[in-house]
Amino acid sequence: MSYAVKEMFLTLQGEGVQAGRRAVFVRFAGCNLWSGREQDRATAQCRFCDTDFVGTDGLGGGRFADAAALVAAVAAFWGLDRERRFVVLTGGEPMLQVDDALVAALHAAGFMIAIESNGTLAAHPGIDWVCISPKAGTQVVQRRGDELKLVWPQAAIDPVALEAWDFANLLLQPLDEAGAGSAHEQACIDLVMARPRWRLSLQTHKMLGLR
Ligand SMILES: C[S@@+](CC[C@H](N)C(=O)[O-])C[C@H]1O[C@@H](n2cnc3c(N)ncnc32)[C@H](O)[C@@H]1O
Ligand SMILES: Nc1nc2[nH]cc(C(=O)O)c2c(=O)[nH]1
Ligand code: SF4
Ligand SMILES: [Mg+2]
Repeated sequence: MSYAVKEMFLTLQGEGVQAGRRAVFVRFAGCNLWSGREQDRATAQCRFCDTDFVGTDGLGGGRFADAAALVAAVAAFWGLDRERRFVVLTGGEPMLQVDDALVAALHAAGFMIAIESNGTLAAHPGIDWVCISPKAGTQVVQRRGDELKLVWPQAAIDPVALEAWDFANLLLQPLDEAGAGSAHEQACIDLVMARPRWRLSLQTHKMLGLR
């Protein structure tokens, strides 16, 4: 299968439990919860997305003919060192494209594979670090993993109900929204103080000016 990739880059994982870790990001094109067009945002299933995932025209993006070609590009971003190789598959919705061939080829190249997914599609069982970020009003089928990262606040999501899902780590990430000031950070802090199984995830790459 070929893969449509919006962009690829070497950076630090900015969010969640793995924040601060050197990582190659592969941002797959396309999402099942929004077309990515601004004129569709108000009627989309996911309306707060902070990311451009349309097309394959970003830096490091393109159409990769097969898993070998994509993994060669990932490895080139990482460099020759084979220690602690870490790739984050994101998007868009990566589970629209991630398949057996890609997981096998990344593992063969020595990468630990993390995914950032909305959970409406089952995560590939070979992925080493599964981060799911549920969206209000969607049917989340992937209810187990390493990290549940809830963007907060979101109307019509009950965080207490999510505590019953099978995740090793529960995180609240402030909704990045123009004009919110510090209200969303404060809402996350309030919830962590009330429900100590949760902890705060900040988008540190945005603070640091990293991609
Ligand atoms: C752009 S999404 C791509 C992966 C996947 N489609 C998903 O939603 O998990 C990557 C992460 O950014 C989060 N995110 C998107 N928009 C955000 C925003 N405005 N504020 C905070 N987090 C946001 C998502 O919830 C997800 O955890
Ligand atoms: N540095 C950095 N960390 C991230 N963690 C999750 C991201 C994403 O967009 O999936 C992201 C991103 O876009 N950049
Ligand atoms: S599911 Fe993820 S990529 Fe898709 S629109 Fe929502 S935040 Fe953006
Ligand atoms: Mg992002």
